[in-house]
Amino acid sequence: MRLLVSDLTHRYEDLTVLDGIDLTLAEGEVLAVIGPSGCGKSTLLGIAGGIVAPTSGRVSVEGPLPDGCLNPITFIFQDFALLPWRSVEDNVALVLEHHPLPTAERRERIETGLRRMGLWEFRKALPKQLSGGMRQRVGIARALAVRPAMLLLDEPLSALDAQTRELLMDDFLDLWRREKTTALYVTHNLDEALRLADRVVVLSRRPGRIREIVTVEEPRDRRQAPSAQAHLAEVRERLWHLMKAEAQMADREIAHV
Ligand SMILES: Nc1ncnc2c1ncn2[C@@H]1O[C@H](COP(=O)(O)OP(=O)(O)OP(=O)(O)O)[C@@H](O)[C@H]1O
Repeated sequence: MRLLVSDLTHRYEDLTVLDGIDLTLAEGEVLAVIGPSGCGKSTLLGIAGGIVAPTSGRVSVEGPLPDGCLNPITFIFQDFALLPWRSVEDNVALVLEHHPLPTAERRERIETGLRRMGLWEFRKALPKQLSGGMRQRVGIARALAVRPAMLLLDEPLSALDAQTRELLMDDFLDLWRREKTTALYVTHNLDEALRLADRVVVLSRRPGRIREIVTVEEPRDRRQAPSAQAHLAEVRERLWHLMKAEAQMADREIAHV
């Protein structure tokens, strides 16, 4: 599925948070969005997912849906958004509850998602019994159960420690190797953007405008190879330069109250 954003502006009362955003997300592309705190990244994601109505501009999606797609656009959140009183499998089942599916298919979707994320043997556990990494894997299994055409990820790894983040990045790589799901990935972390994204959008400080869109030329699967490091270091330097300038300016601004 493709996402087309044109001349998008968003205001919360008198606070303009996004201004003149034009963006195209190609089918199967992973686009990371970075920028200083408060520049409107989550708002952009909310607008793309249809949960925030933009003040002006156009957002549309195009293209075929995967077989068995129940919900074309699906979110994965930083805080996992699991129901604490439901078991792992019941948390995944939640997103299927309002769809009239045969029982066998419902079970198959839950099992496939849980096995994919290595959670099958933990299906009866409650979220509180799991590590942060495992909880986020439940969040991913739940997102996959609806066979989405597009994933909207809001800092999905930022609540996790560095080692767990590495493991989850491998899970995402595996996901995009197999499914090629289009994704918009908001992060503060340059390493995540460099590891996972095809292109990286750098937003300015608020109101968020597109400063630059940087392409990571190296294919995702080759980014750990020694031969990729020079290119990745160059892209990282470029992104850091852009981010630093915006973050410094944002830091010097008087807080909006
Ligand atoms: N529902 C809302 N009503 C009013 N103001 C809001 C609302 N949601 C967000 N804001 C404000 O809009 C601005 C942009 O918020 P948003 O969460 O989109 O930014 P962000 O770039 O994702 O921030 P962060 O990097 O800190 O997560 C912030 O100043 C925030 O306080």
